[in-house]
Amino acid sequence: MSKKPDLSFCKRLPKIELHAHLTGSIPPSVFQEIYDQRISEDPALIDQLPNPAVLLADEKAGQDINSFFAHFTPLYALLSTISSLQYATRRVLELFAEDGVVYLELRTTPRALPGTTTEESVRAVLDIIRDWNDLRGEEMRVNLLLSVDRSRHSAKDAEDIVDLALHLRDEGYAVVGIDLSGDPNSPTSVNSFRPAFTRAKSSGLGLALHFAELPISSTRSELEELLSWHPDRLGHLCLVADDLRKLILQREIGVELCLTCNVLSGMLPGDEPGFASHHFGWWWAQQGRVSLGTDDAGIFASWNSGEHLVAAQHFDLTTQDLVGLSTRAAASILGGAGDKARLTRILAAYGRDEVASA
Ligand SMILES: CNc1ncnc2c1ncn2[C@@H]1O[C@H](COP(=O)(O)O)[C@@H](O)[C@H]1O
Repeated sequence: MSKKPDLSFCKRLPKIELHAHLTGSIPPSVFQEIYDQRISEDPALIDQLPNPAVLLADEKAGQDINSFFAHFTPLYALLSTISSLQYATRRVLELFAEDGVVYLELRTTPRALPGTTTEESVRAVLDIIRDWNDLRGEEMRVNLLLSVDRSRHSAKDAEDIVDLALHLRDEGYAVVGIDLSGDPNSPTSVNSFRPAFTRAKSSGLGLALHFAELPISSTRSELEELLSWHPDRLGHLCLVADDLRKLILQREIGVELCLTCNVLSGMLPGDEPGFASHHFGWWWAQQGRVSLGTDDAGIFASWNSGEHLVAAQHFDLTTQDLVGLSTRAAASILGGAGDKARLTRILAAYGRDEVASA
């Protein structure tokens, strides 16, 4: 059982992905399919849509944190119809399932497409998720978080997003939480979002917040403000002082770590930042509620199994450790009791089978 994990083990391992942004999870090949389809339906679009063969020709396109946020603008142009958005969503779900993810919390920023309302486009994504859960929910169960973009949304927009999330959840859609993301270089203080996020929390939605991504968004006052919202989970945590780390551990807040994203985008501090010095090592050693997320698998070309392999290689984890990592991740899902019971069942069965075959 306690062997060195290889990629095949990491793919087989029942994995829990809690930090995946929809648009950034779409690989270049899927953008190309969407582009080709749209051009074949309407050749005039050739003058309007960016061609992924050019836009994404450099495999590092968008990876640097300085160009990262602007990279989404042309991608949104390719996803400007309900059918392209739905096709991309379905393909992303298929790719996570092929990678051995058994529980996925996807997140996306509500936005109106030309000729549709914001609500219609969010429903379009949720319809794909509902169909998926109906047909393939035993293989991989999917829930959605709606994202508030700190650089583009106002306090009123955030309230509207919370209203939308509550309204869709109450209709039976798989909406489980609200995410705070977007470009942290924005001059907006996060404090203005407090009423929306605390209302979401008191209405039963989970909160997952991007936390201490860059020096500008790692001030003591911002981090204390975010912690005062009682988040369920925090993402990235690249620059967190020791006392706040301890508080996060004490409060058993889930920690979503995205190794490849942090390394390739240049988000980590230090002279020679790399996988081996990633703060995953600290959270793992402290028995924190850690999960490994991809952030944007389409941009960083690393899926959830790859993140597990990288963690195993750089932090000397065994196969048994990785089963333990899935168990720790399961503790901080925002899904309901049924989702938790299913994961407990899957991980127990997997642990037994691995012992039997060792
Ligand atoms: C370092 N990683 C990150 N930090 C902060 N925000 C991120 C992010 N990666 C993605 N996003 C957020 O997700 C949006 C695209 O997906 P959706 O249109 O929502 O599906 C980006 O515009 C950004 O706001």
